[in-house]
Amino acid sequence: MDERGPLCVGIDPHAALLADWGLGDDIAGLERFTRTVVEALADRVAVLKPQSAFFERFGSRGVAVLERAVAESRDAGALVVMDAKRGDIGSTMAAYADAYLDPSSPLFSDALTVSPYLGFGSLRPALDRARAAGCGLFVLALTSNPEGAEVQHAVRGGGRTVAATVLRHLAAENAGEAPLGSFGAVVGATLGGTLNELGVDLDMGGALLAPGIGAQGATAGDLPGVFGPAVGNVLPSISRGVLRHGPSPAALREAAAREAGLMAETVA
Ligand SMILES: O=C(O)c1cc(=O)[nH]c(=O)n1[C@@H]1O[C@H](COP(=O)(O)O)[C@@H](O)[C@H]1O
Repeated sequence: MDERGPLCVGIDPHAALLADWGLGDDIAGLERFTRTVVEALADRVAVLKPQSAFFERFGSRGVAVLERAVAESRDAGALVVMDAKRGDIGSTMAAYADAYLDPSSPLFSDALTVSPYLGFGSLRPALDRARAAGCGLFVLALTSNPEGAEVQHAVRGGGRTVAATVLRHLAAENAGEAPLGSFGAVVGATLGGTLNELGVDLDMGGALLAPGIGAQGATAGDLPGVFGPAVGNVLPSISRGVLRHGPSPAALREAAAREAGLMAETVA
């Protein structure tokens, strides 16, 4: 982020975007779309975040496109956050961690999005494997979608919200690491100024992945109001807001540079 600017661009090959780019909603379209984004951006944006679902829907050939995108993005110097939002228990969680956080796996990524809503402790195999491999996790805390509130804002016995509990667990995992530990949180940029009421401490020693900018309505200007003093640890994330400028690689680069500039002004 220091070298390339604080921006994560999501690789989300929606059917509607494939159509806008003049591509078929098929494996050839997926491949062309993904290669265009990687070739245009992987040598300049800090982080690329492929959304696994858009590749999985094409079966094994879609996953093969995802594997190549991860490897080529990392080779070009971008960090890759695999957005697969995995969450399960025990040995199953361990198998997910092996898929994304074991350096010998074809989908090995710099970080993985995971869901703590089977209990934070269910993430232990992923926390351990990430630590061993020198990569990280982004744990869903306060998601950008309005439906998340019924779980994440719920108040537990003792008065702490569920989201605040997740962030406290993350603070414990990051303890002693400087300047930031490997375990970040996902906190939507769409949340407005509600965080104080939820009793959450965003200063938990990890990066804050902030989706919701662009298509979901948030802007760079919203970040200081949402994140307050923690804004310097925010990694803002945009998918459609950049991708809609394709298929021209130059236009994608321009859009990413514009967004990275706006983010740098607000999160600096
Ligand atoms: O983990 C995520 O990245 C994520 C968490 C969240 O709370 N909200 C959210 O929108 N996302 C992802 O971020 C991307 C947002 O895409 P755009 O709305 O097109 O920018 C999608 O891939 C979502 O799955």
